[in-house]
Amino acid sequence: MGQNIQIQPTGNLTGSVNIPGDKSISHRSIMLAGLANTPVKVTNFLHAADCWSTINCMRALGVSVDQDKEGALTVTGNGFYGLREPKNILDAGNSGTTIRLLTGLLGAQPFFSIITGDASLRKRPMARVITPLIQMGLHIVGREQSRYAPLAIHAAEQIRGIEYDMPVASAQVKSAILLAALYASSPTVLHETMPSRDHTERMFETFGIPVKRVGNSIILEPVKQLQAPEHINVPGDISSAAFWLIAASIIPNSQLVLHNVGINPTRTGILDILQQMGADITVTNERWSGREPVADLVVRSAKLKGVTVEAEIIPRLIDEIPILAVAASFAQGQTIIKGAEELRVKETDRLKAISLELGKMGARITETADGLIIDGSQSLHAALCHSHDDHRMAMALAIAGLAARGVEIEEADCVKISYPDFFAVLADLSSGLTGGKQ
Ligand SMILES: O=C(O)C1=C[C@@H](OP(=O)(O)O)[C@@H](O)[C@H](O)C1
Ligand SMILES: C=C(OP(=O)(O)O)C(=O)O
Repeated sequence: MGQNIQIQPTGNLTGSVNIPGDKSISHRSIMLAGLANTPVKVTNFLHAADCWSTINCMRALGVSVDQDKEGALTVTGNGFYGLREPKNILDAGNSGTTIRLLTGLLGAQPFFSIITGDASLRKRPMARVITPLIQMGLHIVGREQSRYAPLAIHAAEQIRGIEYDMPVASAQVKSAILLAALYASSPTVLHETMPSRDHTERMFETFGIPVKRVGNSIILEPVKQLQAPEHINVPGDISSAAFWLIAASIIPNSQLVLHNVGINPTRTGILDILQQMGADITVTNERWSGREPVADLVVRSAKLKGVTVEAEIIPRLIDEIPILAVAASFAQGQTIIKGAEELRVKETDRLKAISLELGKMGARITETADGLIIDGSQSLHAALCHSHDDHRMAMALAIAGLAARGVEIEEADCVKISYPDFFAVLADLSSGLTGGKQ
């Protein structure tokens, strides 16, 4: 049984927050560094349960990962062909990114492996990765006609590059194919309908792997080795920053400085939508962390107004919709979110969970097949809500309660999946202290 958390309403939020490392980039840093033959130091790594699932899987494949007192990691692999057959079933825990990306990587190895995850992960669709990987010659089978994990993977005789039209905008599917494609005998060409986050492509370039991008297409030639960097510094996660962007926007007289936020354009849909809603956000001190752009964000409270969020922008803010629904509940007028059916296959059915749980606080939210219609400007009341064991739901509900009349959240410890310090930072900020120790 998880833990309940009580959130009290708060006055204004002021101070600054060091945003913890990006989850997507943290996963990829361990996977790529684990294929190198020189050690790679990874700083500002996200020490959260999902990223530790990736570390544990990579360790089981023979990669050594050491942590120093400051939390910096040193990853020492055995080279591009150096992964070893795991002696037991690999456990991806709650992490879709871990299981999907590793399925591509494992399928390209000359050994047998099985990968699975927790009850939520075992309900999430896996055919989307298995279908293109099988076309490449990989041998992967799963439960219920290869729709779900556990997945069993054995050595391929030959790995062919493919030309593939991506049916869903998914960085996880794209990345699984690209990881397998590194080991193929011919180039791979992927066509995306809408660009998904490109951290894999940028991380490949950091490891000396050329990636050609033409419009929404990606062309990758197979390689034989990597040229590993000595050091990767992971930028802060804009998906974690989003909770503070919205908290400070909707709680009057607030001002927060969010330090070290990744502003990769494939991730900044939330900034674009908040700006359309009338938010007061300034992007300052723009710089680079390796191949990823970062900045500090200054957010002040503002009167938000409802907007229509079209399908085209969804991949750029896919994980921010639960907290965006909170912003919309406090905004003037109606917000319509379209083309977000992917939310139904995340840690929980997020469209259903948002309308049900924010509804318990008095929000007027209608679930549609592919989105939400949110009538803003209601005064939300206190309620007992459930996280549905979904980290982003727990954090969104906490911000709703903070801005309204309080909330009690059941099974709130799932924030450990992506932001273990979330409640500590929230407590610091609401008592006037600066948050963000990681
Ligand atoms: O590649 C990644 O790191 C991720 C891609 C997205 O999932 P999909 O690829 O399923 O859209 C996102 O929701 C997830 O949190 C992380
Ligand atoms: C969907 C998420 O992650 P994953 O797919 O890696 O479980 C998320 O972090 O919101």
